[in-house]
Amino acid sequence: MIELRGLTKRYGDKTAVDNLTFTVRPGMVTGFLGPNGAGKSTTMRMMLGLDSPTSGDVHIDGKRYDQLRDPLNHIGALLEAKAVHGGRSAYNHLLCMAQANNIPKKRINSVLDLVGLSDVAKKRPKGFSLGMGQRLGIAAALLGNPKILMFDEPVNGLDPEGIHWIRNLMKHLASEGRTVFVSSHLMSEMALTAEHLVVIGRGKLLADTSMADFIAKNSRTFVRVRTPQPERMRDVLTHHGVVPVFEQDGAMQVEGVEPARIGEMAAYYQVVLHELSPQKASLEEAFMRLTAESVEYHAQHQAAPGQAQQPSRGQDQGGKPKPVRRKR
Ligand SMILES: Nc1ncnc2c1ncn2[C@@H]1O[C@H](COP(=O)(O)OP(=O)(O)OP(=O)(O)O)[C@@H](O)[C@H]1O
Repeated sequence: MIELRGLTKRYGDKTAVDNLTFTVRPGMVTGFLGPNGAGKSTTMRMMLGLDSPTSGDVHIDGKRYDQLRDPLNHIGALLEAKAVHGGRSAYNHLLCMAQANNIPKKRINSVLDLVGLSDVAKKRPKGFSLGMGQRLGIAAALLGNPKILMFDEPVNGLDPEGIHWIRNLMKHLASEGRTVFVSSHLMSEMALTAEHLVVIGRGKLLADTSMADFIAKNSRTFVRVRTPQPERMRDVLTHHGVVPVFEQDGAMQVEGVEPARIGEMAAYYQVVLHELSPQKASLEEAFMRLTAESVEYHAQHQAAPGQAQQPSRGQDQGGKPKPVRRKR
């Protein structure tokens, strides 16, 4: 278990991590999500005693990192795959770590096997691909057979096979009862892996929730309606107490009404429809809405994702729609 209490880190005027309090529990993958610069890496570095907090503290199974005896037996971390000595073979790299941490030598072959690097154990990591480097980093994290594992953006830059492998590994480690804490800036990635979610923005806690709850609260459904008579269709809908929201391409988003009902209304008032499709807002959009205020650098002139536009004033006069009389 990892417990953070009021964890804060300031660099001069900049507050990178702002009074974070949350607990990472065993037996599940906890996703640590935030836009670039949110403070994820700084938080993880403080968890590992690589940076000291300005205030607050973090405990690993009840102790500060510097109070742990043989810390690799308690917590293993993949921070940056590049932090490998290029001149030593993969095996020797792990051997050095094992010797420094009182880890039995036989564990080296087990972890090399587990990450699929046995065949290249005698090779130098200098020539490894990004995926192989990540695997070696994970082997190092697993070396002490720790109960707690931490991965900082582990799928960055990997091919689909490597991504799939890491996802399954994290779930497997959690199913063994370990605490698995993994950072990402991609909600879609977390939705596939994590059971619990901690979201931060500008160093502050924005959400600490189960993934199921987050999905239930944020999976907005709506119907996309496209018609060459948008003003008329809007009148029809507002007459029935439904206010559509216009998207940038002129299509409408309609919430709370079944597509079949919208189709019937359109038919009754003889409005031509070009599209009538049920939609689900993506979790990525929900995450971006949640963190929109705390993104450090925005692209200019970009509408926020999922943000639809209201029709401009004067575009439509409103009022009650008149059904079109059918000719007999
Ligand atoms: N050593 C440092 N000195 C000054 N500012 C720092 C330092 N380390 C981090 N920061 C700042 O603290 C903030 C948080 O950075 P951090 O790297 O923890 O974010 P992050 O969520 O991991 O982002 P990314 O996904 O881009 O790695 C950023 O604004 C960063 O510029």
